[in-house]
Amino acid sequence: MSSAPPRYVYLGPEGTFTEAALRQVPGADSGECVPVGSVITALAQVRSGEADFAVVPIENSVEGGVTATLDDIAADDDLQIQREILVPISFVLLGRREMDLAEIHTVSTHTHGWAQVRNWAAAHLPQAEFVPAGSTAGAARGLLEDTTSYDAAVCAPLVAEQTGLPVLASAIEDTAGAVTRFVLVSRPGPVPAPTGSDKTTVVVPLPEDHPGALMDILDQFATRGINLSRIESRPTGAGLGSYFFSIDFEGHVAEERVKAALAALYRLIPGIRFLGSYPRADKMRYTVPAHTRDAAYRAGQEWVTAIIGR
Ligand SMILES: O=C(O)C(=O)Cc1ccccc1
Repeated sequence: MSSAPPRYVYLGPEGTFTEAALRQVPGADSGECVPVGSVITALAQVRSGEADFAVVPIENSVEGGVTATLDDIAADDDLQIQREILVPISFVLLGRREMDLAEIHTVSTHTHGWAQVRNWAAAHLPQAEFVPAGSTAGAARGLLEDTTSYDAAVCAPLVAEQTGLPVLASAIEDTAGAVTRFVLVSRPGPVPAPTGSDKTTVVVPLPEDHPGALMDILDQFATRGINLSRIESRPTGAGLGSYFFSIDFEGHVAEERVKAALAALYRLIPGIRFLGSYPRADKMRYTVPAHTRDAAYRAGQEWVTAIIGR
């Protein structure tokens, strides 16, 4: 019996940074890879079962969290992060034709792209207005259409080769070495096995009637030797003062200190959501204090069990 290949959706069109992330996912080349117009569409197709996986940007080393992704994946329990992918980001300026920078009055790109070149643009294109686009590659491909009104686009160097559009400036990013972090998202299922270099993502609603709630949340991680790698507060949309925290930390849900921290957080804030444990893309090993390693937890449990069994 043959089953259909898995379907991957990603922010297209061809040449986006999200596509570069998808190309790094093992097995994606034998799946069906379908470009869609937005992060929201990609995640909706996974929720509805139209797609098996979505690749979406979640965090940039310069610009911070991708709020469309953070808010959408936090909205319900229907999605799970399976893996993270890191993509180095460098930008070029493509023109509709060869032209001087002084001739450019309008530039289009994704808002995250613009946020990473705005100082360069202020210095080299002070006269130019920003026209937001759904993606970097989409903005560039728009230059091939007669009906497009803007003059230039900011995108990945690869798009110049794909489209033949002229490169007017290269390496225009304000911060060299920027990296965007993407996640591969599926419907909830088995958690990938621990590798010893893992991350976990949770969403914790901020209780409104709990003074010191953030301190109590952080305490659950600190006392168990768990290092956070990202924490962001986002409005729930329910009204001013209603927030949730989106948190990434080092460790896997199968590890004792992580189980203990999550169980304690659940007791404090039952609305907590688990969004996944998955291998770190950089495979970096982290140091766990000796007293919070699995062996220490087991020794502690055995000691208490022995007392009860006397
Ligand atoms: O528009 C793209 O190419 C994307 O994949 C989104 C994005 C934009 C800018 C930096 C990283 C990701």
